[in-house]
Amino acid sequence: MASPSDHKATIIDGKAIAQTVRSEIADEARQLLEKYGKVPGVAVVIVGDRKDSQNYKRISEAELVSKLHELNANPDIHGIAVQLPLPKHINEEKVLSEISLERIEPLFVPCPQGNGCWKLLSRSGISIKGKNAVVVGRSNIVGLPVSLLLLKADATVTIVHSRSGDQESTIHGADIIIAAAGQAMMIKGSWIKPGAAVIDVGTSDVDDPSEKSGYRLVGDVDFEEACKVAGWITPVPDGVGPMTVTMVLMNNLDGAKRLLMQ
Ligand SMILES: NC(=O)C1=CN([C@@H]2O[C@H](COP(=O)(O)OP(=O)(O)OC[C@H]3O[C@@H](n4cnc5c(N)ncnc54)[C@H](OP(=O)(O)O)[C@@H]3O)[C@@H](O)[C@H]2O)C=CC1
Ligand SMILES: Nc1nc(=O)c2c([nH]1)NC[C@@H]1CN(c3ccc(C(=O)N[C@@H](CCC(=O)O)C(=O)O)cc3)C=[N+]21
Repeated sequence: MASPSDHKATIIDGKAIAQTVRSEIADEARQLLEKYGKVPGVAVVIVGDRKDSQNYKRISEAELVSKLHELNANPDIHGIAVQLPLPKHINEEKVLSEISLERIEPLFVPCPQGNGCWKLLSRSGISIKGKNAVVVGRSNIVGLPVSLLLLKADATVTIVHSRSGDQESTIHGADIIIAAAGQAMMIKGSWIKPGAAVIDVGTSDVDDPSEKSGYRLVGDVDFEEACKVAGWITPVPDGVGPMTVTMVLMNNLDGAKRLLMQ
């Protein structure tokens, strides 16, 4: 029998799964073009640059709102995604409420981050029904919607957040772990139940002088350690990220179809 240290988790190739889904989306977009002469258009609104916040022109809340109104009125835009978090001087809730309801869909209904996680599980043949799922994080864009999606898929869901006591033992009870805390490599191999499915949503930059850029992207899970214990795991990069972007495109396609067929 193989010793535990020989174990290697199945790597869920988010990039490959995303590519398959993207080609399905492209086919549908071509059909829309033939039928209506239009392709789905999505606007991604990014305010500032978190890496170098000194260098961007400071945009006021009013300027951002007027930009969103412009996009709401643009007939070629079927979805608007505002990257969060916004700078502190801008009220997030107020700004998001200014996006027209039909157009906010690609980002929030149904949640691309959650849907991406769900699709990665289902396309990897991992069943959710009756499983213990632990979601780490409770934000409006990831933790909370992912939890609801898993609940709808009949998992028993526990949410771990920054005030939770004994995170390690709660996480150790999980058959499915969705890590979305934004804390570089906080989940260690020993926290993972052998055979569990690990979906790592977190993306943090950590300094790495051996990289050309000087940094590298890591998830919330200690990938090396986790590979020795988990049954399945998504890497960072090439795991959840490409799927999130794909789900934004898919939701936008659905939104475009609805708007064009009206
Ligand atoms: N790959 C992808 O496609 C995507 C990646 N992301 C990434 O996912 C991460 C999370 O994003 P987002 O939800 O927007 O982030 P937020 O900062 O809005 O939320 C983080 C959540 O994690 C919780 N948390 C923070 N630290 C800990 C800790 N030590 N233990 C347990 N829980 C903790 C917070 O708890 P509390 O509520 O108590 O503060 C909060 O609920 C980020 O790294 C982000 O970049 C996000 C979207 C898509
Ligand atoms: N309203 C909102 N929705 C979001 O979904 C949202 C957000 N705000 N704010 C920022 C975070 C972060 N996030 C990522 C999406 C894709 C990758 C991604 O595709 N990453 C590539 C690697 C990219 C690289 O190498 O730099 C990968 O994982 O393979 C990463 C991070 C979405 N977020």
